Formats: sequence, C-alpha cells, structure tokens
Amino acid sequence: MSAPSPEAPAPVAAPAGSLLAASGLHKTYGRTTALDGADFSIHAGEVVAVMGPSGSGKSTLLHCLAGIVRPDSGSLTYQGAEIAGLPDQRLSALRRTEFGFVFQFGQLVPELTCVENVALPLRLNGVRRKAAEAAAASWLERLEVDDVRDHRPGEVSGGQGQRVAVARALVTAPRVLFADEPTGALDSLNGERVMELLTEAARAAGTAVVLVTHENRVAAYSDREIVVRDGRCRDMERYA
Ligand SMILES: Nc1ncnc2c1ncn2[C@@H]1O[C@H](COP(=O)(O)OP(=O)(O)OP(=O)(O)O)[C@@H](O)[C@H]1O
Repeated sequence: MSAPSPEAPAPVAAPAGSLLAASGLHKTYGRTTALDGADFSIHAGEVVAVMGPSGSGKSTLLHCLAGIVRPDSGSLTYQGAEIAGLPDQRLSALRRTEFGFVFQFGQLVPELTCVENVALPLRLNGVRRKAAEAAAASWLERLEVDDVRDHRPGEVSGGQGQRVAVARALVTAPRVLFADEPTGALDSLNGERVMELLTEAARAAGTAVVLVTHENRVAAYSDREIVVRDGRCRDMERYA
C-alpha cells in the first residue's frame, strides 16, 4: 500500500483502544484555517509529541483535544464516547477530573504559595485543606521542589516554577496531561530536567501526555512523534 501524499491525507480511523481520539477536526478563525481535517489518537499512558512549524495548528489541536476550543466539525472521542458536542458544563467537568495542563509559563496563582498552588485543583474538587496540602507536598517532593513549598511563584526560578506547575497538573491523577511548550521558557539544562521529571511521573502514574513542542530534544522524551502541517497531522515515520 502506498503512503498517502501530504496534499491529500486519508482520514485515519482511531486505533482500537485509543484513550483519546480525533478524526477530521476542522477549525477556522475568520479566514484562517487552523485545522484542516486533523486526525489524532493517543493510548493510555502513551507520551506523544506534537511537532511542526509555527502557525501549523499545534496549539489549536491541543486546545480542541482538551475541550478548551470547540472544533467546527470532526469527531472527538474520550474512552470511546463522543465528547465534541458535550455541553460546556460537562466538558469543563471532564477537564477538571480527567485532564491536567501545563503551559509555557506555569500560570501559577501569584498570591498563593507553591504548596497552595499545587493543592488548588484538589481543593476545587472538594478535598479538605490538610489532605490536599499533604498530597501537594508529596508531589513537590517528587518534582524536587519541596524546598520552595512556602514561596510564592514570584520568588522561585523559571525551572522551579515549571516543576511546581507540573506537580499541580498531576496532583489530581489525570488520565491525560496536555503540555504546550512546557519548557519553552527554560534554558536547555532546566528544560531537560523538567522533561525528565514530567515524563517519569506521568509514566509512573499511567498518565498519557500530549506534548506540543518545536524542539527535537524535548520530543525525544516521547514514545511517538506526530507532525502538524497546514492543520493536518502525520505520524513522523510516515511523513519522512
Ligand atoms: N484565537 C485565534 N484567533 C485567530 N487566529 C488564531 C487563533 N488561534 C490560532 N489562530 C491562527 O491559527 C493558526 C494556527 O495557530 P496555532 O496557534 O494552533 O499554531 P501553532 O502551530 O501552535 O503555532 P506556534 O508554534 O507558533 O505556537 C495560525 O495561523 C494562528 O494565527
């Protein structure tokens, strides 16, 4: 069977047993086509790097997969159930309980200490303060930043802040972690350490990771790489 040409990709059926799968996602912003029939799937516990040139649609794909942005058309399934058309309230409940997020700049709450930041998602899910902070403290330890637990985000380094953000994303034991350029603001040494800790922790917890990056050395921590070009996805191996 010949490989599909980059110009006219065949829609890819989600492999059986996918945890999260999208097919034929379209999204336009005004006259800009951000996604043009994107297909994607990830299995439980898998780490997938999403690569591609600037403006190719990587972040839009991540936002659609995570239920933050609604695609104009296409299918999105989570654990086999269609979720693209869920009402906002149900999508946001799904995000809160099943998904975790890390962005380029940690987006920690500046008024809260690091341990309070990590405990916050648990508190929002109704966990009592003492239990939430105990869980948060153990995640800070795992990410090797327990020494800054009582500091505010403005008082820690970029690398420490990103580790705190990773701890906050994993504290609820999400099934999928979405990471959009999580090391984009760090120097290479700090970036590598954050990636090591992030992938180690996610693999130990069986959390799948959708990792948007434009850096090969960051993508090297994944099990599989896909390339987004002009709003369409390709498996790296098939693209080459
Ligand atoms: N909210 C928005 N409003 C208008 N256009 C948008 C919006 N979000 C994305 N776009 C456009 O959609 C296209 C894809 O953007 P996207 O951010 O998904 O690309 P990207 O691959 O993540 O880029 P980068 O690597 O530079 O972050 C771009 O042309 C972008 O300008």
